[in-house]
Amino acid sequence: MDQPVLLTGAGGRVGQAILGHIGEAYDWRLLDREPLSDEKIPASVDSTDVYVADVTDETAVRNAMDGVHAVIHLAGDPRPEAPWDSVLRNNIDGTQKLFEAAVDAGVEKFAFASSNHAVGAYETTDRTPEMYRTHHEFRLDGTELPRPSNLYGVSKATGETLGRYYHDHHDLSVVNVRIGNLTQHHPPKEYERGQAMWLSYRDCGHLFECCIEADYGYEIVYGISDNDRKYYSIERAREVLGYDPRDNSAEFTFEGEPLDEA
Ligand SMILES: NC(=O)C1=CN([C@@H]2O[C@H](COP(=O)(O)OP(=O)(O)OC[C@H]3O[C@@H](n4cnc5c(N)ncnc54)[C@H](O)[C@@H]3O)[C@@H](O)[C@H]2O)C=CC1
Ligand SMILES: O=C1O[C@H](COP(=O)(O)O)[C@@H](O)[C@H](O)[C@H]1O
Repeated sequence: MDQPVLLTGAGGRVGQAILGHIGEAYDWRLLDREPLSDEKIPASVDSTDVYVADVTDETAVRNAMDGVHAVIHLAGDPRPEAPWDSVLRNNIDGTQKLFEAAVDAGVEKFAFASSNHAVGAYETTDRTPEMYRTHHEFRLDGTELPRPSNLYGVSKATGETLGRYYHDHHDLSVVNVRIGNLTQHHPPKEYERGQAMWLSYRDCGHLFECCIEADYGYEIVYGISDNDRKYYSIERAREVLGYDPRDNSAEFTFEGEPLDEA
């Protein structure tokens, strides 16, 4: 146990994947606007470290941030079809409030849940569906400019840019994880794109643990498992964070059955 790690959006899918794997390894502060049921809270977390609060509530965010060493910021509207008023409030304004409170509290590291949808428009009709297949060589590696799929993707690209600002002007270490498609137990079923960017629960927990432990300045990495099908490079995550994923969507049938049991 070390100084606390603040996890926003703790009750959601990504938050629960993280807590399911490293829930007992850190001194957590958990924040979500929805109350967390007991089974969502690791046994080692005291109820005083659970904050039911909205990330746009500056006072609540500052309270939760006090004494924190690292932040994993997941809270927001995750819907690719989310309307502008929601992503503006929850994803952009909420993220700016988190960054501002983090630098004021002297936080050292900040991991931001970005998305494949920040770059979804690279999936042009002339590249798809071939780019989702095993032997296709097209790769995005995090050095490319954002090309959002939708307004939700615009909000994620904006979060990455907020991180750039807070890193350059306040020396906060920032890693943006462009998460692919997180599903539990098996890759997305009968969905080539989803299988190319699958992130398993255990790889998700391991990746965000790397974000807490590694040393970095400002980074953009892709958050996917080591899938044979892939159009995102995970080399930067390996190199800078020490990410060493264990899962691969090729170990399942297209229908989502494990190959060793099929
Ligand atoms: N699940 C996935 O495959 C992917 C997720 N992401 C990103 O990861 C993050 C988490 O996504 P999921 O866990 O899938 O979503 P989710 O909807 O399961 O969880 C989000 C959590 O954040 C909370 N929340 C939402 N708005 C809030 C606000 N204004 N203040 C406080 N809490 C708030 C919700 O109550 C919920 O518990 C999101 O930022 C999403 O954009 C990015 C790419 C892929
Ligand atoms: O950013 C996100 O991406 C995943 C995958 O996108 P999809 O368009 O293939 O479904 C999505 O499931 C998740 O809700 C979203 O937050």
